[in-house]
Amino acid sequence: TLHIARPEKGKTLADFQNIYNSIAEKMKSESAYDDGTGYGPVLVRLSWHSSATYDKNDNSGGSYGGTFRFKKEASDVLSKGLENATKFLDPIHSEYPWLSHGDLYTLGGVTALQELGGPKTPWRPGRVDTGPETVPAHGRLPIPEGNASYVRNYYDRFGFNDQEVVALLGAHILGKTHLKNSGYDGPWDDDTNIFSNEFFGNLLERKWTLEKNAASNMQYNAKGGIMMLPTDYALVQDPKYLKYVKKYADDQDAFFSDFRDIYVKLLERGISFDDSIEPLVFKTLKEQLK
Ligand code: HEM
Ligand SMILES: Nc1c([N+](=O)[O-])cnc2ccccc12
Repeated sequence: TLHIARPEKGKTLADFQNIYNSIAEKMKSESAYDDGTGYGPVLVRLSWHSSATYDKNDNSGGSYGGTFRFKKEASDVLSKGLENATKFLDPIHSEYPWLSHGDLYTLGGVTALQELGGPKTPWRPGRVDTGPETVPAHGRLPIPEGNASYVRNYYDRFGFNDQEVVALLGAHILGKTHLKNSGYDGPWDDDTNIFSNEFFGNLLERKWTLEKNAASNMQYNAKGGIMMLPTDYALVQDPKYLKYVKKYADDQDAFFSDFRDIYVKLLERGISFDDSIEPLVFKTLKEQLK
């Protein structure tokens, strides 16, 4: 499968900054969502799920075709909860019908990440919507019950190495699990909408207890109301992953730049962009106030 980027005709940085601002303003005005967590985390999760179907073996799946817009893909039980993110973005798509869904879902994640204090993340337009016949079969998303070898094998399908996997999973400092979505529960503290390297500090510094939750799933709980999925905890059970967990716990700048790089790599995996076109870097709302 070939995915050639074709940027929307005649659109400039200013046009895409307008979309960024529409999304960011809507995030601000709907900040009460999910008990005050806001839409940022679920928008980042949607950008990940819309890219998580990628398979390096035939270059299929990934963010290019915007196929998450089809029920066939969005109905995957492992994507439960993401209907909140696509419903949030529907009016943005109506306001900018020229933007492809692949670009919309990835731009939504980049906007959310930057507005939650994350790194400046270059983004390139040009994903072209593909039809329902291109929706990959279910079964390409990861399950939360996996151990370290499961996680390593899963990301091998993207061609991501151990360092990239650990950095990428640092996104789990954002947002929450919800019993009604995934059958996992927590965390219950309030600042789950600020991007930082604390996921790694949580892993290393807390005393974790493996417990059965209200949905009879096993998860790791610590005092203070934070939790880890089995796939999160795998990062400290495996010595090769643990090395990077320690690196990122000690060095927030290294985490921010490595997360930015692998997040961009994820959102662009499988797509051929014209390298003469500069990636776009958006201003945050705060930066535009002055
Ligand atoms: C081993 C791979 C992964 C597994 C098994 C996994 C699993 C999960 C699960 C079970 C939830 C809770 C969903 C819910 O109950 O609402 C979740 C939430 C989330 N995931 Fe992941 N995830 C993985 C990788 C990633 C990656 C690579 C990213 C982004 C780069 C990401 C971003 C998020 C975010 C931001 C949330 C919070 C969403 C919210 O608050 O509504 N995850 N993940
Ligand atoms: N906030 C989170 C943490 N945490 O440590 O705050 C850990 N794992 C998570 C997994 C999915 C969603 C949110 C998580």
